[in-house]
Amino acid sequence: MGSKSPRSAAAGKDRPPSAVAELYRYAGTRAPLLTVGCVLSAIAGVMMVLPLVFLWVVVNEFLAPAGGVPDQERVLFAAWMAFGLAVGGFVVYALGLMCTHFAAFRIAGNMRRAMAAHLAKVPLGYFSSSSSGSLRRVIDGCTAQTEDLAAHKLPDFTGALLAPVAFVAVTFWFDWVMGLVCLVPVAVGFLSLGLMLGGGAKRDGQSFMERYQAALVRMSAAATEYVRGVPVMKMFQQTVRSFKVFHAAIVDYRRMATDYVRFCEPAYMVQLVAVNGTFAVLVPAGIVLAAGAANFAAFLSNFIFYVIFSGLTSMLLMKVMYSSETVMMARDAFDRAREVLSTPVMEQPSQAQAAVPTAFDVRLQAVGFTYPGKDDPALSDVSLCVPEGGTVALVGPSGGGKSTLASLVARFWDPAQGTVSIGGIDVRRIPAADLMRIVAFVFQDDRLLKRSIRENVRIGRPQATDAEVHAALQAACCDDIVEKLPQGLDTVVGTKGVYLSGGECQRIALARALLKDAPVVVLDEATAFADPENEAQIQRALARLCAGKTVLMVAHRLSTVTRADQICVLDGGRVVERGTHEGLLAARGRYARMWTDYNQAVTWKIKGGDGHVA
Ligand SMILES: Nc1ncnc2c1ncn2[C@@H]1O[C@H](COP(=O)(O)OP(=O)(O)OP(=O)(O)O)[C@@H](O)[C@H]1O
Repeated sequence: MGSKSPRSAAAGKDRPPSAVAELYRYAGTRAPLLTVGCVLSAIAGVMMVLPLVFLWVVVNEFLAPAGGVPDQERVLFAAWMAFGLAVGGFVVYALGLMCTHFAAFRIAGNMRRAMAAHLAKVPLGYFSSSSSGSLRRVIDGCTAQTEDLAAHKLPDFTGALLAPVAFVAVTFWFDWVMGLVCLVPVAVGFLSLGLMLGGGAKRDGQSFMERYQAALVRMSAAATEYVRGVPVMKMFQQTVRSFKVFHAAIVDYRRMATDYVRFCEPAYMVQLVAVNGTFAVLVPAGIVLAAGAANFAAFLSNFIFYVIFSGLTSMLLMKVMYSSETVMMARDAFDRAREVLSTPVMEQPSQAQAAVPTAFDVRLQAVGFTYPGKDDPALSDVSLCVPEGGTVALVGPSGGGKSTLASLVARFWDPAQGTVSIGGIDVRRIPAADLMRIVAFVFQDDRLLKRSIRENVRIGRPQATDAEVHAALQAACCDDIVEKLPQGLDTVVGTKGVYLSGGECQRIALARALLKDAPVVVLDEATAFADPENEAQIQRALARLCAGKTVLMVAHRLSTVTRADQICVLDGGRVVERGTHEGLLAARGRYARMWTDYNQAVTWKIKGGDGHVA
């Protein structure tokens, strides 16, 4: 995620909308269901208070009957009313929850859809810079947090807020002094809640919640990276070291969680003691008031009512308390979603600007590029031309900018300075679908999806016939791979023990690129992971893929670039040398030195049995 977040904006003038406003926005056409659900929940809240009033009527009829003896009819009526209202309250509450659940599912769905749609428009390079673990946490985990707020806590909150209003009305109606006494713990409870939520102070509940959630996201990203790296780390006996990063994220999370609990502890304690300690105020007040009561029986029945009622208060306050925590979590979730949604998108050309190239030479003119969040440019003032049907190779030390340059051709990023064009048309003017059709990009570790081999290859051209898929696989030297698979082309990769080696995956990926038959081919160290057995076949497949195409290739193995029309040596983001293999060797410069080093490296061999290398 980028460093500038809407959360920081929240601290400034343009505060983001509240969590509830966001819920309504994402609910779309189901927004009215949220209101209906909350109204029903509020009605249910009141309906659940009223049975107590009727219970009081029953108790009162026995303790202080108006006519000397309890009125049976009045008792039965009150009992039925209490029962009916209690059951009715539950039914209305369930209906309300049904409405809010319908809205909550739509909200979570709309959030996920909005983020997925936005991510489809961001530069492809964004995904190499962002951890998939933290993205997954935002898209999956955070939306689930809003579901809880919309489905449960918001209606509970409305109900729990309205019920105390009914409670206050009822308490003052019976005996205002006792009513006031009962309200003292309620007031203390709300006050402690207010303290916990804070009023914009640095150490307020929301800022803690943000940091707590950030620690959770970091832990999720570290866990994903850790699991992914397990085989490599085990191979190199680095298990403990690799676990350190994950461990640090866990410790960080533990620290945040402990800090958060410590911060909330006093407020929670006051809150819990207040809401559960109504008796501590009510009983002494009752004793004092009983002494001066004109009608002791009536006072006693009122007192019993308040004793029952105060239990309900604690339940309602607990609901409000849990709602407030969910509001903080949802607010944080919306902030994170906003952060994903604020990632700059790759601008698409308007209809008037759009153009599709008919020639396929690739040209970079005075290109400069700096990765988001970095200070040093990855490329500075780079100009080069790959003529149509020609091959240009990019070589140079690690971190020189080769992959970055290659990625600009397929618009993984847009350059900050200069232009990248195909057939004389700036790639920014080529509609995304056309650009993807024109350029085939082969990475060093092309991934296969967990689908059949046939489907994996067909991604190159979805409308291709079976015969064309077969031909592409044949051209990519994949016959031996398909033959050994249990269901041939229909074998699903990655399941039931069907795994392919790196070189085999690369050949299937090349079949995909061959099927695409794009006029411009970008190869980013396409033979990097090839073992000797696969290398010859990959080279043959590459030769077929590149025949007659405009090729820009990134290579570490200098033996693969000797026949390129031009070789560019990139160092520190600049082209420091360019020419043909022979020309550069004759110049005795940087490339010539790299060539000598390379040849020394590949001719190293084990000397006899003493383990020396020569
Ligand atoms: N996704 C990224 N986000 C931020 N910086 C990046 C990213 N990818 C590369 N860089 C930085 O840009 C510079 C150029 O990297 P690049 O991968 O283009 O070099 P390279 O010549 O292809 O290296 P190698 O041969 O090791 O693959 C390096 O300093 C690298 O750290």
